Amino acid sequence: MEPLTDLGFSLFSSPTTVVGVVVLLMILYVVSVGSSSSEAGKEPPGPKPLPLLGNLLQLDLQRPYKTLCQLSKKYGSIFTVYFGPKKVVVLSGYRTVKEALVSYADEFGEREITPILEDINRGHGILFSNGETWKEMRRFALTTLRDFGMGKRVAEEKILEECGHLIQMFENYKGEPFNTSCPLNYATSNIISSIVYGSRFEYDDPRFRKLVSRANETIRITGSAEIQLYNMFPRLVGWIKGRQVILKNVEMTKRDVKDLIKQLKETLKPQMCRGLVDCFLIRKQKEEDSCRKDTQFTEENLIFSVTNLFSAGTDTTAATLRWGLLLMAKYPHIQDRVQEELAKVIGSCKVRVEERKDLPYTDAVIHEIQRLANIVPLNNPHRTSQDVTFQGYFIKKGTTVFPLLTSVLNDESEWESPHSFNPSHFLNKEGKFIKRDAFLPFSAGRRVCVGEGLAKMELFLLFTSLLQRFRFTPPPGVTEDELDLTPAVGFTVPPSPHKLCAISRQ
Ligand code: HEM
Repeated sequence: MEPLTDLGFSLFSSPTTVVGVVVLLMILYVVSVGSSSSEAGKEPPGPKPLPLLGNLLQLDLQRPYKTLCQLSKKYGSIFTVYFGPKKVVVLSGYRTVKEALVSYADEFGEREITPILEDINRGHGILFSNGETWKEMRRFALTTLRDFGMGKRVAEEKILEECGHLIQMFENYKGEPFNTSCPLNYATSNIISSIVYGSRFEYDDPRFRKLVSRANETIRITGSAEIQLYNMFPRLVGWIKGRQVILKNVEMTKRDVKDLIKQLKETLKPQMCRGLVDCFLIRKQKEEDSCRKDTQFTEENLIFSVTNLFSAGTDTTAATLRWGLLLMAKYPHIQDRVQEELAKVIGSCKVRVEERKDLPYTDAVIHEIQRLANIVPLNNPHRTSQDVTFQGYFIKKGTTVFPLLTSVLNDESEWESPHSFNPSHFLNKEGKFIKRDAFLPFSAGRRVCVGEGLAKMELFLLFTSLLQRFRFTPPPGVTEDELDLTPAVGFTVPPSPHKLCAISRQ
C-alpha cells in the first residue's frame, strides 16, 4: 500500500484541493452508493464501503486481483467492491465466471470503458468499443484473421519465418545473460504485423522499436496505481503523469500507424489483399461507393483496430513466452523432459503444428505455463448491458463487472495444485494430454479473445523451436531457487525484470 500513501500525499497536499476533493467525492458517493439499495432484489454482498473512498483503503492498487481473491474467500463467488465511488461486481471461480460469460452472454457481454480506455480509444476499434462498432469490427477482424491463415499453413509459415529471426537474435547473445523482453516482443509483434500490414519489420527499424516500446509502456502504466486512481476520480486527477505519458504514446502511435496505412493506400491493388489493412481499405471504398451512411469502415476504426490488434497481440503472447522460458530455467527437470520429447518426436527438423498431438508432455507444459502465468488476471473489464438477476443477486444495467480470470486459473476446486507449476494438470495417468474446463486464459463468451487461435499457434511453434535450439539457465551465480516468480505490475502481467542465458544446443 506504500505507493498509494505516497500518491495520497502529493494529491492532497493543498488545503483547497482537500476541500474540493471531499466535496466532489461526497457528490459522487451520494450518486453511486445512494442508489445501491434496490427494490428489484438483493445485491451482491461485500465489504462495507467508506463514504467517498469506497473500499479504496483495502485495495492493493498495484495488484488489485490479489485483494479481490482474498475478498472472494469471505464474500463468495459474487460480491461488490467500491473502487472509490465506482461500484464493481466481481465474479470469482470457474463456475460463476463461465456461467456469467457464456449462459448470460447478453447481459455480461459488454465492455466497460474506463476513463483511461476512453482516453486511449474513444470507443473505436475492437477492444474498447460496444454496439455496432464492436460488432462490425470484431466480425471483420475474425474473418480477416481466418482468411490470413489463423490455424492454417500460411500463418504457420509466417510464424516459423519469425522463429528463424528470433533464434538468430538469441544466438547473438552467445550464451551471455540477457533480458528476454525485447526479442520476444519483437517476434510476436512481427507476426501480428505481417498479418495486419502484410509484411514484417526489421528488428533494428527505429519506428518498429518505438511502436513496440510505446505499446508495452502503455499497457504497464494502464495497470498502475495512479491510473486506477484516475479511473476512480477522472475529473480530479486527470493531470497525473501516467495519463500524460499514455496520451502522448497514443498520439505518436496514431501518427505512425496513419503513416504506415498511407504507404499501403498508395500501393493498394484491389485484387490483392496483402494484409488486414488492405482488406479494410477495399471494404471502406466499397461502402463509400454504395453511399452507406452508417458505415463502421472509417479511418478512426481502422487505426484503432490495427493498434488494438498490435498491442493485444504483442504483449500477451510475449509475456507468456517470457514466463515459459523463466519457468524452464527454474525447473530444469521439466525442461529436460520437454527436450527429451522433442528430440524423440521431431529430432532436429522444423516443428509443425500437426505434431502437437504427438507431443503430449510439451503441450501440457505450454498449457501449464499459460495457467500459472495468468497474464490477464483481472480480465478486461465488462459491464452489464441490462438489469440482470444472476445467482439470486440483482445487478443493475451499466454496472462494471470483473470476471476475475485469476480466480478461474487458480480455482482450488478445479486444480489439484493451483499454486505450483505442475504440468500433470493437463495429463492423464497414461501421459496423454487432457483438456481442462477451467483453462480460460483467453476468457470466454461473446468477448473471448479474438486472437486465441493465433496465440496458441505462436506459443506452440515459438516455445518448441526455442527449446529445440537452446538450453535456458539462470545467469552464472544465480541459483534456480533464486529466480523470482513475482509478477510485474501492469494491466497484463509479465514476470518481473530478469535475465536468462540461452545456451546453444547445436
Ligand atoms: C497468450 C496470448 C493472449 C491472451 C492470454 C489473451 C487474452 C485475452 C483476454 C483475457 C481478453 C479479454 C476477453 C474478455 O473481455 O472477456 C482478450 C481480448 C482480446 N484479444 Fe487477446 N489474448 C492473447 C493474444 C491475442 C492476440 C495474438 C491477439 C491478436 C490477434 C489478441 C487480440 C484480442 C482482441 C482484439 C481482444 C478484444 C476482443 C473483444 O473485446 O471483442 N489477443 N484477450
